[in-house]
Amino acid sequence: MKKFVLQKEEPRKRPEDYSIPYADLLNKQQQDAVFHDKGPALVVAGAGTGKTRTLVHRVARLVESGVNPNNILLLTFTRRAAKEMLNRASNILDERCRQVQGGTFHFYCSLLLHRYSEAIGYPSNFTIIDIADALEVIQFVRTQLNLHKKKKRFPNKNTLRNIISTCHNKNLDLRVVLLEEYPQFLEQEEKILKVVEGYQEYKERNFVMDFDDLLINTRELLSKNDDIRKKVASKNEFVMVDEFQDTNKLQAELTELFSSVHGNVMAVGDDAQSIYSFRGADHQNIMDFPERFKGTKLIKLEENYRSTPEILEVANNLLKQANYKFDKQLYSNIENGELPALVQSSSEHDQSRFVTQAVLQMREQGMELNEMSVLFRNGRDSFDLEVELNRKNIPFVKYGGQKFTEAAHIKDVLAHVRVLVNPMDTIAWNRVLMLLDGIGPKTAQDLFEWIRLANNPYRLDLSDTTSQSYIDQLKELSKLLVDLKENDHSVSKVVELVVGYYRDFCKSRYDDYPKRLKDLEAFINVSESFTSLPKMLEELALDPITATAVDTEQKTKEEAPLILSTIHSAKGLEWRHVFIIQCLDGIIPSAYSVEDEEQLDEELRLLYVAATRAKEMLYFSYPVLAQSAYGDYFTQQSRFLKDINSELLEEWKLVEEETNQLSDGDQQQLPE
Ligand SMILES: Nc1ncnc2c1ncn2[C@@H]1O[C@H](COP(=O)(O)OP(=O)(O)OP(=O)(O)O)[C@@H](O)[C@H]1O
Repeated sequence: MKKFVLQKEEPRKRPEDYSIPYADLLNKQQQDAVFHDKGPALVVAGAGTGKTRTLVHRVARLVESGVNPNNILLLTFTRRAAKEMLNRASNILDERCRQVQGGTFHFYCSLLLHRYSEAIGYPSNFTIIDIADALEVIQFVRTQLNLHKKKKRFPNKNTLRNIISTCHNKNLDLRVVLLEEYPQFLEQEEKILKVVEGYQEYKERNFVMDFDDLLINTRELLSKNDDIRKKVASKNEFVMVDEFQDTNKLQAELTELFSSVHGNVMAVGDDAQSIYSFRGADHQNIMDFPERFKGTKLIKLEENYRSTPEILEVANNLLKQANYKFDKQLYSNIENGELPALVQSSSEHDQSRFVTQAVLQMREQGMELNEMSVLFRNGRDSFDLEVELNRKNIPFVKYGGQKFTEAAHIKDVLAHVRVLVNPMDTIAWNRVLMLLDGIGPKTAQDLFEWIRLANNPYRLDLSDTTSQSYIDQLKELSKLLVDLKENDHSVSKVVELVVGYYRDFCKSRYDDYPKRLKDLEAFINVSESFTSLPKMLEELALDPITATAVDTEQKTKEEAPLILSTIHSAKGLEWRHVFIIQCLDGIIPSAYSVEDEEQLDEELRLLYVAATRAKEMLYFSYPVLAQSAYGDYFTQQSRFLKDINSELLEEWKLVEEETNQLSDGDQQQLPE
């Protein structure tokens, strides 16, 4: 026999071994991260220093070096972020990058749970409930336990949900959470515990999980089933987690479980941009990373490639005010620009006129609308501006605020789909049944008891608890559900048939039904993109569509719209010009945070995140007069702006056009 000696293939290690010119595209530290090989690594980086760019190139580099894209897991804060990163990676390398597993922790956990649910006693068709549903269940449990009419102060359903969620996300006992955050309810600990247990039982009995359960049950699944953990973690040859500063303790534990076979985990984050502590996020997670993952390589990115030095100076100056100090001083080699503007207007409406006119001016000078954004602390802070933009026919989209799928009429339609997928979903059945005249909570409950035991839960017309007053309506409902269950309709056909059935309910329940019916038509269109009902429910629960994204769909085809966004939803994004409106004390920082140093710091970081979105020009604006039900009152500029070194900002004064003759050259004029 003849021997042929196969040469060992040298792994490609250096940038020049690859097809993508990494050395030209990335600085030294970014390359260190991209070419980091095995073992844990932590990339700590400031705003605009290229974290996203680094992750995108790392995905491409791993795929290029022969790693099976299916064996790479990229966890991001939103699904949109994962999709965008994988798109970019496939643009710089090739289509293989699209096969990388990418999404949020919740999304990935939901995927694993659907696959292995039986190991934790759930069927694979469990449904995911959103916050509104969770509140309904908590209220139900509270009522069942007769705790709803207590004379003594007892937490309301929102507080109860927050308490439960804090216990889970921060991994704390009920007593500790009560002691630290709700001492006024300590006396009621036993009763609160009963609600917690009742809520848990309810979810298990009805095969539903809330968002926290997705993470908790995955931890249970993987920590109690070693075979499954090994299987999952063996597949995850490389794990990357973006925005690590906004993960909670549970997510840090999950990261460890997901990467427990190969140990190749890279976390990327910026402690100065941690803005989600209200969801249990813990910026300490970054500091603890090297502790959790022994042998961590630390990589720091400090050069900012986004903003002019003037914008960065202001951002650095903001951070200096933090009680908890960050050792960050970002620098940039970008050409100098204008000083960020501090724009004072006489009223909120004048502020809206200013933003609208400044946007129009920039558009006339050739800037696309979607290269500009308006950011604000709360969804409602842009209401006045939205009216003004509509008046001037400026198309816009709004990120953050109420979600389309949270609107009552969309939830009604989705409830019908949910009972088709999971006939044990009581919350959805309640919604479906209580639409019918004459059916209240008690009858709905009785009917559900019948459904639970019935051979065919959709033949409600056969139930023995029916009364003449609603039997005809039950027959109608049965006819619809049996048809949907027995026929193999496409997803959009199912939605269309449910909407057809629901139309009359919508008309009789809501005065503004024309707008709602239009939404429902839009929803039928949206549903066309889904291949199965369970998939649609899962995707909509984990990645809700924003209301205005649907409203403005038509307009966006004509011209890419201006972006309006809450600061929380602006994370990771950038624009040439950024307007931050309503920079007022009581708004940012919010009135609720001023008593608490830690919360105040988080508000400051929020303003920092907003400011560091700007590439060329940044405007902070605030009105001096605000309106309330009791009349106009004088406002206070945000304390964070007052403390910025005044030389770093240029004050802008708005004057009306008529006063033209009196104005000096530096004043900005507002035409009517
Ligand atoms: N080495 C580089 N050379 C040129 N441009 C770069 C480089 N690194 C990053 N950039 C550019 O700088 C900008 C900011 O990068 P990126 O969005 O990746 O930063 P980030 O750290 O994720 O920001 P943030 O956390 O503030 O959202 C982008 O426009 C990016 O293309």
